[in-house]
Amino acid sequence: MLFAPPNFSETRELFWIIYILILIPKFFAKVMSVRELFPFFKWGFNIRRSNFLVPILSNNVIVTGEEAVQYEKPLPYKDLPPQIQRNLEQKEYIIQNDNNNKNNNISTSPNLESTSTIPQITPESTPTLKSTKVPTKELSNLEILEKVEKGEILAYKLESELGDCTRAVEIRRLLLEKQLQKKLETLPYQQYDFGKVQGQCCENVIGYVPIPVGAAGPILLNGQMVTIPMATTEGCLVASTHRGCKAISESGGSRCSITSRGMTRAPVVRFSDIVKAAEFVNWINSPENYGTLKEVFDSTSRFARLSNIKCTVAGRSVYIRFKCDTGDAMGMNMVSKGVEAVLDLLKSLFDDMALLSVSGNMCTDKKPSSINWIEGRGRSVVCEALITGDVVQKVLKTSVQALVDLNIAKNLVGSAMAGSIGGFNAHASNIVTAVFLATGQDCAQNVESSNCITQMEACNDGQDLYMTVTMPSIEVGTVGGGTSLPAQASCLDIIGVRGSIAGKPGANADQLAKTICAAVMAGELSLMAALSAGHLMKSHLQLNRAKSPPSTN
Ligand SMILES: CC(C)(COP(=O)([O-])OP(=O)([O-])OC[C@H]1O[C@@H](n2cnc3c(N)ncnc32)[C@H](O)[C@@H]1OP(=O)([O-])[O-])[C@@H](O)C(=O)NCCC(=O)NCCSC(=O)C[C@@](C)(O)CC(=O)[O-]
Ligand SMILES: NC(=O)C1=CN([C@@H]2O[C@H](COP(=O)(O)OP(=O)(O)OC[C@H]3O[C@@H](n4cnc5c(N)ncnc54)[C@H](OP(=O)(O)O)[C@@H]3O)[C@@H](O)[C@H]2O)C=CC1
Repeated sequence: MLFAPPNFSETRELFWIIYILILIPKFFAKVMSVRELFPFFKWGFNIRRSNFLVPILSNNVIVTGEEAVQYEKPLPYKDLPPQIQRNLEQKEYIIQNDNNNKNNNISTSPNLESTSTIPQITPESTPTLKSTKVPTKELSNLEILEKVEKGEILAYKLESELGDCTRAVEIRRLLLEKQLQKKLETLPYQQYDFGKVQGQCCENVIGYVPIPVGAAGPILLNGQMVTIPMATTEGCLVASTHRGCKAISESGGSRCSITSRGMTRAPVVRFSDIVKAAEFVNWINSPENYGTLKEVFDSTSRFARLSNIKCTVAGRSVYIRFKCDTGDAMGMNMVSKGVEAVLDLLKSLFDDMALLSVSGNMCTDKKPSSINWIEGRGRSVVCEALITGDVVQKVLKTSVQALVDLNIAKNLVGSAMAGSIGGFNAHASNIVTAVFLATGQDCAQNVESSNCITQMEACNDGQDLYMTVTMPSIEVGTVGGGTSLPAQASCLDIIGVRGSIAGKPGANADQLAKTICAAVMAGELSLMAALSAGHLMKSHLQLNRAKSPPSTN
């Protein structure tokens, strides 16, 4: 068999004639090897490839020479390693998608990653699916996407199916982009450890929203300088808090104390009549029985410690408000876990008791209510400072008397006239929410955590300003929830309260609550000064409505 190419053009025709004459009998005798077709591929196509009928024995397909040259996928996907299959499919998909986009007039960013393009799966473009026995993680993204669309894989279970949180996010984004017919170009997802989110902070993850974080302060708080990280998109807020910190610190600093602590959960139970309900309340109120319930409750956690149970009756229903210390955790899971254990015991003791819900809204979690304002929830904190008259004038651009008058008219009388509950302040929620966002707190609890009364008095013959901020229900933790996410943990580090201190459970969460209260005082002072001096709108137009914001790329 000849395998060398003819060296001279005059012998070329002779070479091909001899070659074909030898090949034909071998082909019919079925003794021909694929390697014997080598001259066809190597040199034959260069001569007259479009005219050949080339039997390609591998892959069991027959194509013309023309098709053989154009055929870019030498093997079907199923015979290739999974990673190579995926790459090929992505490549094919981008080509397909680009064509579709051109047809549909949808612009495609050249910088986009393959996973950011809108899937356009059609029967023609869909590669052959492999056998269902192949583990999901070995399928390509597009194959998995197709399975999700068919309901064979649940979109929210992608993380556990794949064992790869980032890939799960990528596939979910493909799905959403296809549904919306929009690319999620500016919703980032890369360089994020979604493993820390899984089972802890969020489900159906498609990315993350970056929020700018500013640093206010430091503020002198109980003799210590503390910097306050604030995540916000409201221009002017950090500047204002920063100014308040400066005014407080230059005047000698602030003092802050915790007056009560305890997270609450109030299940609602119902009895057949009011007599049974009353018997139940009397049983709970007996100190001996309370001891038994406390033992059960406390056994559910190393840190949660029951401190109080208060029953409220409404007809034959009873709302049992449990209050407990939760160490450095905000404590909603902890308290609910302890309450469930106690309810199990109560159900076994009171046949007639029907549990309607583990939360009966007298807790009260994430809703405005008087009970948190009056009884407290989480940490009850109070903060004071004496602002010297010269600082009021120099830093805050106002006078002591103007601040005192405005505080009465706005924060006390104005809020009373509005029928406010816990809203006797100017903007406590601004600071609470910004610090909550920065430090991984449960932001919905800004509702009750922003309960605040701001009081101002002139002192030292009207020269200086004495100010207090009272916040009865700041709900914060330095462990659990979103506090372990890297960026949020880093903000806790700025305050110096990340995690917990060995042997001192609750100390870090106490310090975080105090820091928030002091920061609220700074914000109150600065905003009240701006309002009394008529500077609010001017400052917001400067810092909240920049004409041409500088962009960084
Ligand atoms: C904006 C200021 C602070 C200017 O205040 P200023 O006194 O005109 O500015 P200044 O240039 O003289 O600076 C004084 C200090 O303010 C700080 N400061 C000044 N500028 C910056 C800046 N760019 N970035 C960071 N810090 C800044 C900084 O500490 C500075 O001192 P320095 O460090 O220079 O020695 C002031 O006008 C102010 O506090 N305005 C009030 C804004 C505010 O509190 N907004 C909150 C949101 S309002 C709202 O959402 C709720 C509302 C209003 O509806 C509630 C209600 O019903 O009352
Ligand atoms: N379940 C509900 O009804 C609600 C839940 N939430 C959510 O609950 C989460 C917060 O619940 P939370 O109970 O605070 O947190 P976790 O559910 O994370 O519980 C705290 C965990 O940290 C452990 N721990 C370690 N060190 C400490 C320490 N020093 N102090 C306290 N605990 C420590 C606790 O141990 P141990 O196991 O021994 O107790 C516990 O396992 C948030 O994600 C929030 O959004 C919000 C509102 C309602």
